[in-house]
Formats: sequence, C-alpha cells, structure tokens
Amino acid sequence: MTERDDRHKILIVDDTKENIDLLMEVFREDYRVSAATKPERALKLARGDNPPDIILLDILMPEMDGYELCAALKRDEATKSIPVVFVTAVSEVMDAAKGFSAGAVDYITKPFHPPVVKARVRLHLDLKSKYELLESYAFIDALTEVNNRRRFDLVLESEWNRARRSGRPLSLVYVDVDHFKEYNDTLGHGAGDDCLRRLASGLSGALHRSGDFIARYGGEEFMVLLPYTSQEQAREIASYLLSVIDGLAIPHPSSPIAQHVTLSMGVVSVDPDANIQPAGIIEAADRALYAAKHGGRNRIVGGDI
Ligand SMILES: Nc1nc2c(ncn2[C@@H]2O[C@H](COP(=O)(O)OP(=O)(O)OP(=O)(O)O)[C@@H](O)[C@H]2O)c(=O)[nH]1
Repeated sequence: MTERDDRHKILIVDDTKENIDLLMEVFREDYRVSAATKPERALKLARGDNPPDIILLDILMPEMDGYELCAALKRDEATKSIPVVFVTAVSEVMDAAKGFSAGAVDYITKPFHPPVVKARVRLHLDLKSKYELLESYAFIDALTEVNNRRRFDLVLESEWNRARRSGRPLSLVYVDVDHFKEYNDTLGHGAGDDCLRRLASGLSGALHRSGDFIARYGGEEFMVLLPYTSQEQAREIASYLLSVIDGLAIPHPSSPIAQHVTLSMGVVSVDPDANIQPAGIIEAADRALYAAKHGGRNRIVGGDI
C-alpha cells in the first residue's frame, strides 16, 4: 500500500526551466511541487482532479502573460479559489495593481530569498485553509450539523444541471417530522432539539452512496437529494430511511399515530429533459409530502412533476 501524501501542492508556472528549478529547490522538501511551462498546461492541471493549493505564476510568458492566465483562473468556478502569487524579476517592470486586479494575492521577486518566499507561501496556504473552514461553517446547520438550506439550494442547482447533461434521473425526498409541535409541547424545546439532532444523524448515517446528499431545509424538515436515482429506487431508499428512524424508536408520548417519532416523505424523480426548474422539483415534492400528511402521516407518497 502506498502512503498518502498530505502535503500541500504547489504549481509553478514559468516558461524558463531554470526558474522552475530554482523554485522547486526551495519547496521540494516540504510540498508536492509540479510545474508547467505553458499556460494551457497550467489551466489543465488547475482544473484537474488533483488541483494545486497555490500557484506561483511568472508574469512574462510568450503565449499568454501571467495577468491573462491569472484572470482566466479567477473566471473559472473550479479554479477561482486557488491563490495565485506572481513571480517577477526585480529588473522587470511589474504593474502590481494590474496583478492584484487580475486576482493575485501577492507577488515575490527574483532573485529569491528562500525564507521569505517560503513564509509568503505558507501564509497564503494558511489563509486559504481558514477561509475554507469559515466557508464550510456557512453551509452547516448549527443545530444538527448536516448541510443547511443555503448549501441545499446550491447543490440542487448543480445536480440539476448535471442531470440534464448526463440525461440521468435526479430524485428528491422531502422529509417532515410528524406532530413535532406536540413533541415540543409535551417534552420541551430542548428535547425537540435533541430529537432533531438524532433524526439528522440517523438519516445521514443511512445514506451510503457518494453523491447522496442531506440538508436541514427548515425547522423540522429535511431534504434528501439522490443523483442518478429513479423514482422506484428513490422510494426504496425513502422506505429504508423510514425504517432506520423507526429503529431509533424515539419516544413521542403525545403522537396520535404512534408511540415513537415518525416521518412523512414526499418523493419525486425528475426526467432531466423535462422543461422545469429546480424550484419546480421542490414544489412537486412538497405536494407529495402534503399528500403523505393528509393520507395519515408516517408514510411515503410519490409525486409527479
Ligand atoms: N425543538 C425545536 N422545534 C422546532 C425547531 N424548528 C421548528 N420547530 C417546531 O416544529 C414544529 C412544527 O410544527 P407544525 O408545522 O405545526 O408541524 P407538526 O406539529 O410537525 O405537524 P405535522 O407536520 O402536520 O405532522 C413547531 O412547533 C416548531 O416550533 C427547532 O429547531 N427546534
């Protein structure tokens, strides 16, 4: 088995091999370093499956100058959060303002002073990690620690586009806790919060496929998004989720329908050719959920779009 290499990745982009070698020497020991001498190659590596954590970019290159390449990286959703540091010779006339407006975070000058260059790269990697951590908090529901509604909206949009491109179905399960007002009224709001945490953890733990996605959508509502899943498969998954929550047997003394907490679910699957928007999928799942509630709760109802 090969050992995992968790070191940060640096991409050096420079048309001169000697410059690449110089920077390689500075970083080789502490980082995974790759290099590109041509802008297209740099773009390809940055957009690839294993993108760099930071890019050191020469400003003067014959085919596309560093400013243009930096601007191209910043325009692309997939690469825009990779920090770009310009590399320039003190003898070159560098327009720092132009560099920053193209999206660079900093610049370093040749000849290199290795401790300073290393410190600057470390600083930007550190800032990037902190930014990512903050960003992840912005997408997590504080009570249940599953994804929040803001993240759900973004993921639904991107999965919807992916489904359209792939021509494969996308399913959505709208989940709502039954008689949760009575639960709170009988056992208190704190117990209600605990119950929501247990439900979120039970539901997310029951989703096994990568790509399956759960979010807390509102107070006692969750959304489960199932890419590449037909209506029939989605109903099977929904009934598995129902059985998992049944297995938790969370006591609900004031429920008129069971002795423990139950869920209602509305399930819809979308034919990606259909001429509808993501909001239409939610509305259809909401109608199916409404039917599940009116049909007696603790059940799954499939809906049409
Ligand atoms: N403890 C707790 N309760 C919440 C939270 N968010 C929403 N609720 C409660 O969830 C309850 C939802 O009540 P309703 O919309 O009437 O629905 P219900 O009682 O579950 O009834 P049905 O959905 O029709 O089965 C309300 O009493 C809200 O106060 C939360 O974060 N914590």
